[in-house]
Amino acid sequence: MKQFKDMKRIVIKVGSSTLSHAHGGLNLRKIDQLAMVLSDLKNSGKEIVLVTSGAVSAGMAKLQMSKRPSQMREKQAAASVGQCELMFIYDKFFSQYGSKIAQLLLTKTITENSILRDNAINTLETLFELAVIPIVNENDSIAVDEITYGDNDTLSAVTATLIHADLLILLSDIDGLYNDNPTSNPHASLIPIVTEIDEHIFSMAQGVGSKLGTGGMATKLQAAKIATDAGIPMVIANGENPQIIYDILNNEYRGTLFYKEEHL
Ligand SMILES: Nc1ncnc2c1ncn2[C@@H]1O[C@H](COP(=O)(O)OP(=O)(O)O)[C@@H](O)[C@H]1O
Ligand SMILES: N[C@@H](CCC(=O)OP(=O)(O)O)C(=O)O
Repeated sequence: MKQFKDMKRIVIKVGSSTLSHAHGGLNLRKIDQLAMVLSDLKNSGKEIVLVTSGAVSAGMAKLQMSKRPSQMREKQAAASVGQCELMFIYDKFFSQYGSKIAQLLLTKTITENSILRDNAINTLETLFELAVIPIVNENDSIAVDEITYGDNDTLSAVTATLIHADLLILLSDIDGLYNDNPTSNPHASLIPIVTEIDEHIFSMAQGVGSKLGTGGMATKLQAAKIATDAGIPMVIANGENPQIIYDILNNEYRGTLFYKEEHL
């Protein structure tokens, strides 16, 4: 495996709980810091893709919905309002740091339909050539069960495999994978490295810890499986301070690294 600092193509996924305040509303300071770090890495010659969550929670905040909508059509309406808000804020902050961004809203059809997949790949590759930072989310407003991944952890791993990324980083509201859910078990301990994602590892993962997240640790392990099966190492770390991305690239971070020994 290459040193992280020498890796060029990096996919970074940020969860809703990291991008929003606990009671909803975008965490502008964190989005500003994220835009600064990603712009700086792009300026240093790296190819960055941001996979963002937060459309539903941003939409809920803007529409003053106090709890997550139970009906699919309300959730989809919230996502379409929130996606617009999210991109507006990203564009403001990324522009401030001299970066150009692009929006890609994907659905699961890219895994099944080779024409759509090739087009998604061509768009991403062309955006890299143009030094643009692609920002990816699921197309929540039209996605129904059959065509949805349902969580951005999986979407980020699929995106990483499409473009043969060197590294996938998931920034969450937790430091990494623990041997039990730390939200309910204060004695749970962090697992720094996982080289085999087996039943034992899957049994440690439970659901979401906040009212904003989707999938919890289970979907992050699915993402780790997809990425590492494709030879891409994946890191889960805490997105509280987006500057942690620098620490990850310097191999000086607290988190969980997933990789396959055969890809060393
Ligand atoms: N074994 C585990 N180790 C760490 N976190 C876990 C585990 N099992 C469940 N979780 C929960 O997963 C949450 C992170 O997932 P999620 O809420 O979907 O966040 P995000 O919005 O970042 O995707 C943690 O806050 C924690 O409550
Ligand atoms: N596509 C959805 C996010 C789905 C999702 O996986 O959320 P999260 O667990 O916060 O990464 C949205 O933008 O609200």
